[in-house]
Parts: sequence; C-alpha cells; structure tokens
Amino acid sequence: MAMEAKTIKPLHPLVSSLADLLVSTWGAYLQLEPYHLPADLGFVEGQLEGDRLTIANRCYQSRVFRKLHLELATVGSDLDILHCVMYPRPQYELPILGTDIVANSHVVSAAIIDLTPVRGPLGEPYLSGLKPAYQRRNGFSELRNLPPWGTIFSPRCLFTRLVNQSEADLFIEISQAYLRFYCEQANQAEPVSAEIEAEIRSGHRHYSEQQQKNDKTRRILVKAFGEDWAERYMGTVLFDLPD
Ligand SMILES: C=CC1=C(C)C(=O)N/C1=C\C1=NC(=C\c2[nH]c(/C=C3\NC(=O)C(CC)=C3C)c(C)c2CCC(=O)O)/C(CCC(=O)O)=C1C
Repeated sequence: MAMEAKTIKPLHPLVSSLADLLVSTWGAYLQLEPYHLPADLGFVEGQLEGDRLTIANRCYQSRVFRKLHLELATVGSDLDILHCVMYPRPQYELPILGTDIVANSHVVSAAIIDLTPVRGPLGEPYLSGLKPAYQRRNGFSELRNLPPWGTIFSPRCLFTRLVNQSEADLFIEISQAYLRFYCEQANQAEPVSAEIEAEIRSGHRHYSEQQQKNDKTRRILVKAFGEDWAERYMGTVLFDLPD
C-alpha cells in the first residue's frame, strides 16, 4: 500500500489560501504530470538546535514547466513559510514565477511575488499585462525594499508586509491575477532556437545563484539541518538548474 504522503497543516490562513490558489490554478490551466522528488525530500523534519523545522514538498511538471514546486514549512510552533517557484523549461522564453510567504500568528512579515525575467529585462506583454494588478499595491500600508541580492526581480515585483486580513486578501487577488496571466502566456509559448535557449539557461543559472544568497532562508535550514544539508537542499531542491 502506498505510504500516505505526509502533509503540513499550515498555521496561517494566508499560507493555506495561497497554496490552494497555486495548486488549483495549475490544475485549471496546465496539464500536470508528476515530478518525482528523491524519496527523502518529500517530507523532512530537522531539529539541530532550538526550533523544529518541518518541510513538505509538492512538485509537478507540464509541457512548458520542468518543475512546479510548492513547499510548505513550519518553524517551531509559530512560523509558517510558503515557497513556490514555477520553472519553465529552458526551451521556452518565459520569466520564472516565484513567491515566498513568511508568517507568524500575528503578522505576515514577508509576502513577495514576481515574474523574474531570465533573458534581458521583463518586457511586453508582461509589463502591460501585470500593470492593473501591480497598481493595486497602493492598498498595502507597508511595501518593503528588496535586499541587495534581489537585483533579479522585475519592475512588477510585489514585496510587502501584510498587517491585516484585507491586505492578505489583496495579496491573494494580485497573486491570482499574476498566476492566471502567466499561465495563459505559458500555454501560448512555443520552443525557441538553440541560441536563445543557451541564453535562457544562463539566465536560470543567474536566478539560482542570486536566490542562494538569501541568508534568511539559509540560516533557518542550517540551524535545523546543518551547513552541508542546507547547501545541498538550496542547490538541488529550492534552486536547481535544468538538465
Ligand atoms: C520570489 C522570491 C523568493 C523565493 C522563491 C524565495 O525562496 N525567497 C524569496 C524572496 C525573499 N524571501 C525573503 C525572506 C525570508 N525568507 C525566509 C525563509 C525561507 N524562505 C523560503 O522559501 C524557505 C524554504 C522553505 C525558508 C526557510 C525568511 C525567514 C525570511 C525573512 C522574513 C522577513 O524578512 O520578514 C526575502 C527578504 C530577504 C531580506 O529582506 O533580506 C525575499 C526577497
């Protein structure tokens, strides 16, 4: 009998809502195929020092996406994290959609979503297509500045702190608009030439390098699992490269 996949019940309703939005949108717009993570990485628990870190990973693939990765993590009894990256296959010229939510029971200290370009700056149809949703960012009381490694993010990157339910609802609405627009673009995408594919691969490498400079992520993984495991996890599960 197949082992029942262990899951995480998120503590924070925004994490649950965004996870449900991601999986339901993928199911509605894309023909999903399974993506097999190494058996020991679907559900991992670590507790080296202090808080227990529990991680649950869900992955799919499709015609255009080599990896649709949703990760839910809980740190101790109060921190909830949602991490999601939609990696297009390098044969398609599409930005990488990424989102990260870090929430405790009182506040969502970080909520970010971006369509990150991998070959030159983010252009049309994305700048215009995402503009209406992006302009709704004025509904947030505390937009945040990106860290130094965040040079990869696009002019449509939304990075904020969420201080109440209406801001959380707004973040979900904007995320839904970004997701639907992106999936519609993906469904129209056709493979590019070998020369352009090589440039796209270079852009994916840069994305991975920059994301691995996020010490806020690394520190939590190191505390729970140690330096070597954290390094391998960031380089092969969170921010891996296409074959
Ligand atoms: C698409 C963008 C994106 C993707 C895909 C992504 O993975 N991170 C992304 C962005 C991003 N994350 C940030 C912050 C934090 N990330 C974590 C932790 C984890 N995040 C995880 O995914 C995992 C694996 C499960 C863990 C463990 C914590 C604790 C924080 C501090 C929370 C806070 O500042 O209030 C910041 C601000 C960095 C800064 O200001 O220095 C940015 C920009």
